[in-house]
Amino acid sequence: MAAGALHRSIRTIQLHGCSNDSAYTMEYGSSSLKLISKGFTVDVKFLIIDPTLSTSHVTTNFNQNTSIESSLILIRHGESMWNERNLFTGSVDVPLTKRGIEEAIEAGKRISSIPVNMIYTSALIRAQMTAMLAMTQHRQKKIPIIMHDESIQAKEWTQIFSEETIQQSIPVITAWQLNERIYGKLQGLNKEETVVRYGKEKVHEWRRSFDSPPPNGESLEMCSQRAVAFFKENIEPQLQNGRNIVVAAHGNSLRSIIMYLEKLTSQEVTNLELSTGVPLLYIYKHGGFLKRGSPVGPTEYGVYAYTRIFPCLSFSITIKGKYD
Ligand SMILES: O=C(O)[C@@H](CO)OP(=O)(O)O
Repeated sequence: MAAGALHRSIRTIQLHGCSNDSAYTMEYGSSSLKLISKGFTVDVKFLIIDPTLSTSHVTTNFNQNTSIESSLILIRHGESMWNERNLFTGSVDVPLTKRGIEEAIEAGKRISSIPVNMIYTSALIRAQMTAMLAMTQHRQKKIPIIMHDESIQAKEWTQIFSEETIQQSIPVITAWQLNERIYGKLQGLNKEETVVRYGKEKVHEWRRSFDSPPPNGESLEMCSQRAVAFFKENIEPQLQNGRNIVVAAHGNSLRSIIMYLEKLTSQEVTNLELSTGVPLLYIYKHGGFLKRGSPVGPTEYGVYAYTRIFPCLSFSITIKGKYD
């Protein structure tokens, strides 16, 4: 029988499949799968084998009452046109460079095998471009669609009237709370020239300290108040429900979220640097976050969510009995 073929008889349903087969509708998280075909729905718990997961495989036994696991992927946007020119950017809405576009596509390849249920981006184009370009590489082949709920009209105008099409899409939520921290009067200034003018120490304090805001701008602490509050109120409940989430955002909004995830102190977070376009993978389990993947290199912070080989999701179940 071909992988993914669905065989039914009057009293028996046999399912054999592999996750890259699309013979029937499948919704899968990190540890469960919902098969939807005409007349019946089957929930299956499964074993997912991802060779890049450094320690244990993500395992859920069908008969065990285990807690939910889900994936959280954080991506700092690819190189922007002001990153390239070494300008303080903050809230200024600057697009990606060609290199940034390539980084976003590479990020997409690295996460192409990790199922994604929802995407969150900031309201800024560099994060949105990154998320969308990354998703062009995804094996799930679902379409990321921005949810416009800024007004009643916007909601109405963007409605989708096909359940099947909805199933084939990934909702993308944009949130200003995930924006880069406001750099105030530094926005548009060259970073090197700012060091010459204000001194290395002062500029480092503005850029990396937890609680010293740049002139008229937000400190990391202020940025964290909105970014982490949004994360706790909106993203964490999705993870608790077993949904796999991608967050495409910015150096400092992500630093503040990582500080929360990894319980870093205000001193530890000063050393946290994020590269453009490198995805970071966390597994949410038992209410905590575990870093996964392999380090990209000695200078790279965090984890490298590169799944070279498509994780082999295999299952074989037989259900006996009548179904409608
Ligand atoms: O300019 C900015 O908005 C940020 C991120 O690019 O810079 P920094 O790394 O100095 O916080």
